[in-house]
Amino acid sequence: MSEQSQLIIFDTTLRDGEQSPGASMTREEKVRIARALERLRVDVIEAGFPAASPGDAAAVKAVAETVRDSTVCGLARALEKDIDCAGEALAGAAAPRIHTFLATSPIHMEKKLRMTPDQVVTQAVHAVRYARRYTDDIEFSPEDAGRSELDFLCRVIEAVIAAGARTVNIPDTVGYNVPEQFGGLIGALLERVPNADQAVFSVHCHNDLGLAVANSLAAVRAGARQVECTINGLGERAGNAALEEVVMTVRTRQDIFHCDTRIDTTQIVPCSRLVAGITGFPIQPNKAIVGANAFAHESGIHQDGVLKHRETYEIMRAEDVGWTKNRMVLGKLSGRNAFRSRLQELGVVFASEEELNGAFARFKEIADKKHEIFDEDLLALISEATVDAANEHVKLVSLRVCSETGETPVADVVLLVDGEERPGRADGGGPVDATFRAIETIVGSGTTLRLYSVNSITSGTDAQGEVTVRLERAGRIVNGQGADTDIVIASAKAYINACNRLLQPGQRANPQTGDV
Ligand SMILES: CC(=O)SCCNC(=O)CCNC(=O)[C@H](O)C(C)(C)COP(=O)(O)OP(=O)(O)OC[C@H]1O[C@@H](n2cnc3c(N)ncnc32)[C@H](O)[C@@H]1OP(=O)(O)O
Ligand SMILES: CC(C)C(=O)C(=O)O
Ligand SMILES: [Mg+2]
Repeated sequence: MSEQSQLIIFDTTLRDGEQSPGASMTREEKVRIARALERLRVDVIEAGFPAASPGDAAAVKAVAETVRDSTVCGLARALEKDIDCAGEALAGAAAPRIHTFLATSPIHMEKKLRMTPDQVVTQAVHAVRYARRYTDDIEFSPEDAGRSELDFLCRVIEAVIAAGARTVNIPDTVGYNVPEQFGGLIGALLERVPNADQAVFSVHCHNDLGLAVANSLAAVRAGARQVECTINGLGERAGNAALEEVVMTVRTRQDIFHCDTRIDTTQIVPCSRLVAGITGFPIQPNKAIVGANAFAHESGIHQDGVLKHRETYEIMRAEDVGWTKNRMVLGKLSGRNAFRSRLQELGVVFASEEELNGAFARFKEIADKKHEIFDEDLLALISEATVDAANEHVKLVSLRVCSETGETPVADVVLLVDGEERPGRADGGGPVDATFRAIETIVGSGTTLRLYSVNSITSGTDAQGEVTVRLERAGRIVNGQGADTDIVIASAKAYINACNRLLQPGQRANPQTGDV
């Protein structure tokens, strides 16, 4: 692929994705996702905003020291102190990039930054020059470019390129643009900025009007060579452009886009599952590419067509994006090798034998309760077995719930709290409510339940239920997940998982979206 025909994929799941309220990740979770992104072969991984907190700086550092085949990027305001934080966090990266930004729209300059346009140009140029002490790979974003005045935008961009920015990223920060307009903006910038040929033009679109992917693709048609996107379209407010949709559109419609990416598309579904599991943002069944129904056919005429000739109703092959078929059936008689190999195919690589053994023990427990273990079950148990295992202060020992018609449900729970067994009992509006109250009699977290969702991981009455709870305490939001064939037990595990996260103040990477 020539440089011109390669579309650079810049993944910001770990930075903008983490800005979704409730999607905050620990350092270990960021490293796991970064490894999956590296296997996906994304060109650039934006790992976080190091100046945001010591936790996020540590997470960016850990990602920088782990990833070898992708560029690792850190975001920084156009301030020396933010750039220093990013530069230090990225010191161990094989290929570090500093991404600095400053808003250029009249509303942001006047009302938020309280700066004049001249001051903005000066500060943007200074930030780019200053960042070059750490790396030559500097990206600059004129924030809210989608609502900026074209002449001023051209002026800022020309100045930052002259100062050494190698990538200029045009964000539609508030998702206000429509495709024709946004493509037109990119075309105009490429034509009017005199030194445009000395930088890669990139786009970063938000989905407030559901147009993030369409706007990004319109920009590619107009000459943008990098797209910033996130797995499952995660991101601030309504999210960012979904990586899987951008990548599969350019791959499927090369007749239109005349470019391609380096992405190993078979890693898309495993990566999507991993991000959904860690963040607790489930994937809607009808989501393009990665939704459970994306390649499912139920109506007779479609089934008939697909059986006769697949392309009658399918424009992509499910296996090309990582959906697997004809796989080995895993059950209670399966061994460690089949387990490890199936997980490898799903993109999960164990860091140690100990991690493998923990997950395998949990697999056997589920296999005793369930006839067939599906990929989704495996991914759920991996999230459970590896996430925060070292930091579990509270563990579920036993749970008994009495629920009968006309009676108030009562839950008896025993928890292991820092090594000591403690019982709790409560009644409630339903079995789950009683269980949560019983847990609260022991942990006394004083939180408010903000979200409770149950998903059946696979079909059938012996399917595992995957529960996500979101708890809030004094402005801090955390997610917890739990999976079990019994949904009340899954709910208890999810609640306890969230409590464990609340109990570790220093753990979360991003204080804006999670713990302090
Ligand atoms: C469009 C985007 O996605 S931008 C990225 C958004 N992500 C985040 O904000 C997450 C991380 N943020 C944080 O942790 C915090 O906001 C911090 C650490 C960056 C700053 O915290 P604080 O110092 O307490 O400032 P606070 O958040 O209250 O306000 C932001 C300040 O940065 C200024 N600012 C905003 N953008 C920029 C910029 N690109 N360059 C320089 N200054 C900026 C604001 O004008 C404001 O300045 P003021 O305090 O003089 O009014
Ligand atoms: C920091 C920038 C690129 C951003 O996230 C936005 O403008 O949406
Ligand atoms: Mg953004």
